[in-house]
Amino acid sequence: MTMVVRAAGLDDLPALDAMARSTGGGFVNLPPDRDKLRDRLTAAIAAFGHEQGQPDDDRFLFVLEDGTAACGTCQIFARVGGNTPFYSYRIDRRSAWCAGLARAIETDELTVCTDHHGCSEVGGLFLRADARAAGAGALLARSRYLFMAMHRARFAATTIAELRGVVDADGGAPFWDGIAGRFFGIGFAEADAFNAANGTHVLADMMPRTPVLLAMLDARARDVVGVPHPSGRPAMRLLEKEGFRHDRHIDLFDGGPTMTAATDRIETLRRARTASVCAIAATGGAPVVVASGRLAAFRCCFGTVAPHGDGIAIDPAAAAALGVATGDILTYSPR
Ligand SMILES: CC(C)(COP(=O)(O)OP(=O)(O)OC[C@H]1O[C@@H](n2cnc3c(N)ncnc32)[C@H](O)[C@@H]1OP(=O)(O)O)[C@@H](O)C(=O)NCCC(=O)NCCSC(=O)CCC(=O)O
Repeated sequence: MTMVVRAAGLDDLPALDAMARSTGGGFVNLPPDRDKLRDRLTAAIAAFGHEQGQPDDDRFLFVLEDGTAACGTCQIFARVGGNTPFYSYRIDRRSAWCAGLARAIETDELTVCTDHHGCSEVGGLFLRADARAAGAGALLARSRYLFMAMHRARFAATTIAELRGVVDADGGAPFWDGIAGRFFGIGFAEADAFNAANGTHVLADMMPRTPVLLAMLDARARDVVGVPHPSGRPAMRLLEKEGFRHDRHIDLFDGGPTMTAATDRIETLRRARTASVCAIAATGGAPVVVASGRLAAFRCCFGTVAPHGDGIAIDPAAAAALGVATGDILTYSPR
């Protein structure tokens, strides 16, 4: 059965709920709470229903299915920070030459900022454990960049992704303990639950605005600045392959890296081509990630295409998975 990524609907709630409960917590975009997930699905259905062409507060939610229930999911936020500030720590380096010591003095400072206000964001990437390591994670992740290519006016000039920072086996986070925990007087697990219920901006609004010198942090906190949680390494690798880079911004609470890319430079999007289906037949052509349909009708899978007539030929399995016929328009990018 060909795996397909498609727009999520309310029927996906039980499968999403099961996935959210298996994450082990800490996934802000996939809360293990059926009511919140229903709200997210409702918001996504509304976003897929909007025809307007500007970046907006739309949150698109997709699922991957392998013929039965959904076994993976991912999201795109058209714009972050719409009606609440979107905070990060920016790492600023100051350097000075000290002639007396004949050496450069360098200090790194963390400053609370809203530099990424208005960017698009990809997130909520999750694949059921039994479906991992078979390319499905890449299909999920990359389907979003084809969706963005197909609805380009809906997205901003810069796209970000936030990776979870280092969290101990007991639910504590060394970065939280080193800074925010000292002010709020609660542990990271409690803060995480508070953020899930109230949004991260509530605590972020109360973070001290004085720059924090990295050299003043204890080593446990300093060592995890910009370091992803070990389980986030495959997601980080997928982002790096698309050209995302860690650009000096980290999460206020767990110190995890924020990755950024110029939207038009995201590899899958940059290399995307559009053509009409002229034949459905064994192509012997190039392996691609290929998508069809606008908004709620979006579908995406792996397949092969080859030039044919005024357009392309696509292999029958991919054509069936996408539900396309000759004359339909496809967007595809090299696999
Ligand atoms: C993220 C996914 C969906 C990725 O799926 P898979 O694990 O099947 O992917 P994969 O094909 O096995 O691996 C993807 C790439 O990472 C490489 N890779 C695997 N393990 C690695 C490791 N420990 N260190 C470095 N690279 C590693 C693989 O070789 C491959 O690269 P090559 O192709 O070069 O060989 C999954 O791991 C998952 O559900 N993880 C748990 C949830 C999670 O952490 N989600 C990310 C949250 S962060 C988020 O959502 C924002 C980011 C985003 O939305 O994109």
